[in-house]
Amino acid sequence: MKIAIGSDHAGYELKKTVYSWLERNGYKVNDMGTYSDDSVDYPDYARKVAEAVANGEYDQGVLLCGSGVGVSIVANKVKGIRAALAFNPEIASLARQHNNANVLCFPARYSDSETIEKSLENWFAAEFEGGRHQRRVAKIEP
Ligand SMILES: O=C(CO)[C@H](O)[C@H](O)[C@H](O)COP(=O)(O)O
Repeated sequence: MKIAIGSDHAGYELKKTVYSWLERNGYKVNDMGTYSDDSVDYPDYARKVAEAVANGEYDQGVLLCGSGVGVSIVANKVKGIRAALAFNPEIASLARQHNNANVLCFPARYSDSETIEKSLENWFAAEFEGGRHQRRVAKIEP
């Protein structure tokens, strides 16, 4: 499975945790930036990752910024993207089970490596439950 990841400066350090967890677990990862903790604008990176997932180049995306809110807002403006803010591992499971999220967003300034790794594990292990959730997901984008 091919995964695109991205962050702003606030998410840069924990993006390394995301990258190495994905590699260790057999995913093909493309880090679309940013590549240092110099101040940048989160929309530039969130849009790049979201568009790469929406156009089918990548199967899923992972984004980080300070609160996770900025990247979530941007990613959800891209047609076909269902981005979820995973502020704990349980929410990461639900993001797959109920929402079939294709981009997971992390609040880097309010999270840690352990939480992020467990969240990734849950998101990839969970399955979309379909049924009533399929009906609701279908209503997100007519
Ligand atoms: O977009 C955000 C808030 O929704 C992110 O948390 C950014 O990382 C944050 O705004 C960056 O803040 P900074 O003061 O420029 O480091």
